[in-house]
Amino acid sequence: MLRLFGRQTQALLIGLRSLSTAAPEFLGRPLPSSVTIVEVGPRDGLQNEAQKVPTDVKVQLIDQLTEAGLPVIESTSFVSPKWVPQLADAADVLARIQQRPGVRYPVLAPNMKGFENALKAGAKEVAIFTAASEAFNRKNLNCSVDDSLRKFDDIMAAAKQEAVAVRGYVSCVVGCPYQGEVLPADAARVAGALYDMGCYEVSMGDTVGVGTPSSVAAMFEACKQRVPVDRLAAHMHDTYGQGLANILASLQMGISVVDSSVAGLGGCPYAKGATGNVATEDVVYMLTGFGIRHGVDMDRLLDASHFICQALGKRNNSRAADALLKKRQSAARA
Ligand SMILES: CC(C)(COP(=O)([O-])OP(=O)([O-])OC[C@H]1O[C@@H](n2cnc3c(N)ncnc32)[C@H](O)[C@@H]1OP(=O)([O-])[O-])[C@@H](O)C(=O)NCCC(=O)NCCSC(=O)C[C@@](C)(O)CC(=O)[O-]
Repeated sequence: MLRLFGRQTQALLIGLRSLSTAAPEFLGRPLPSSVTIVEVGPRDGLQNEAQKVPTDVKVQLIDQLTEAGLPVIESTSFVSPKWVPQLADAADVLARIQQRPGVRYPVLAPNMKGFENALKAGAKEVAIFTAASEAFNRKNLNCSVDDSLRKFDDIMAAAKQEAVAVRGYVSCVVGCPYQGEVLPADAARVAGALYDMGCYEVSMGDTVGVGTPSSVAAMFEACKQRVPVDRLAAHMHDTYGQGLANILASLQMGISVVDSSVAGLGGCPYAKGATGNVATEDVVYMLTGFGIRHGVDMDRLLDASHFICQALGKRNNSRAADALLKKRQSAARA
């Protein structure tokens, strides 16, 4: 059954590919020929779950995402369990997943305590995070943006010594649930600060999903003045249904790293009402349509997507997964 469906998915995706030209472009503007997808579902998705998700489920999810060919899987967070109890099992998760050579499994670390715990648990890569909005940063990290940047100095120094790669996140890059509109210059200032301190990549987060292709393009235009475009990533939540459109706008701006979450899991505990990231399945479907290389096996990704929705008792927030899983069911019945 799986095989039959596999061939059908393959045929559908090959059909999509044949619609695209050799060098990916859209309306005469070039698109990147390959995109790195950073899967954030196990961290960004599960940090926001109301129910307690068993460690076994988290480990199985990450292993299935590895099987699906995701090159980067953000696996958990070494934050205070008082602030984010859902990820209190971070060390266990990291110890138990099957890490495949060549795949990266970054974890979030907000401060030295988190960094040291991550290191003890065997993390090879961490992500630090701050915001373009003062109000949001105080809720999320309990300090001002500049204080958070100062606190990262210690992490950067220790990471250099331990040869640990550090990714940076900027939240609320176009809008903030507490402050409203965020100026492109503010997002660019913080992105530049993270890049200057040594982050190998800076992921720009539309935390509450209020951005549109127009505001996202303006934000990246400003960021490109401070950070090389190949060091910027798009992290788009889908609260207002703009996630995929915002990613297309980002690709047109030259961005070639996209964060996404299997089954569109997630939200942010400090941004009430925000929904999950744009779904990985929807991103894979769109990239395939453009003929952009991504290295993800859609069939295996659907296995992971189906698994986590069943485990959480949730409907699938990916439109592509929903449609393809329905086809899978029909194929099984036929
Ligand atoms: C940064 C703090 C810790 C400051 O929180 P604080 O309360 O100001 O910290 P503190 O230094 O005063 O410590 C308070 C207690 O927490 C402990 N503690 C302190 N640090 C740690 C740690 N790392 N691991 C474990 N324990 C820790 C510390 O030991 C102490 O314990 P006590 O003495 O009371 O028993 C807190 O604000 C925190 O953990 N915040 C994390 C919030 C978070 O995880 N938010 C979600 C992730 S960001 C996000 O989702 C956005 C993103 C990245 O996806 C992009 C986007 O979409 O925008």
